[in-house]
Amino acid sequence: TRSTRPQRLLKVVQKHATRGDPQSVISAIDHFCRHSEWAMNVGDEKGSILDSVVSELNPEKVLELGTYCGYSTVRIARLLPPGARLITLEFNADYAAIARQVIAWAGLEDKVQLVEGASEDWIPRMKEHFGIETFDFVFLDHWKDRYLPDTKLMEDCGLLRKGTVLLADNVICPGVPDYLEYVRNSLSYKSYYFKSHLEYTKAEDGLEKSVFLG
Ligand SMILES: O=C(NCCCCc1cc2cnccc2s1)c1cc(-c2ccc(F)cc2)cc(O)c1O
Ligand SMILES: [Mg+2]
Repeated sequence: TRSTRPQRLLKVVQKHATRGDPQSVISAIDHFCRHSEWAMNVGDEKGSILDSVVSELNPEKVLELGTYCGYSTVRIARLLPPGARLITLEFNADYAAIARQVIAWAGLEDKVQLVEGASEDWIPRMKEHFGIETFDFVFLDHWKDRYLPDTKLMEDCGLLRKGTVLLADNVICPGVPDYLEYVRNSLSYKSYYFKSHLEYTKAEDGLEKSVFLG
């Protein structure tokens, strides 16, 4: 039967990227998705904004909601200091299997823990299962109708501390209106919108950076 898009993306990485070279993995995926087959990676334009937020923060404990093929996982993990850890949640087992191989090809498996399952099931178990106190940085890129409930869940589980940065993808396209309204009006967040474009297209999209004030 026909291969899946993530399988074709992995083949492109294994053919065109150099083992242990995260930048070549990122470039191979971006080239393929821009010139051959669109895929829902954060992409190069929003990815550069993601890079600048991560580089400025230098986080030790990172949570990513929504791994897909591991593109943003590689973008984030390549910038983390030694000893820093990234936990990434993926709901779809087929996507997770591809992402593990992409992350390994980039040589970043020691910094990344990929967990399969739903965010609402795993967020309440972060402390006891992973020995996590609080996260320094959270990248939201999963089901758009889970951004708000999962943010409230992270607050309730004590996973956010004064200064924790949430960065949300797709706040315009597909859009997360309830989440935006919350972080922009809550006295517990200072929020900022980075205007950009939907990956590999001319459509507007953007990232919302929200600092938890405690
Ligand atoms: O749906 C998107 N991402 C979510 C899929 C991940 C599902 C998961 C649920 C879940 C639950 N718990 C734990 C882990 C996870 S992972 C998405 C979609 C578009 C898009 C698609 C068509 C279009 F025309 C315009 C934009 C662009 C994007 O950048 C996206 O990120
Ligand atoms: Mg996205």
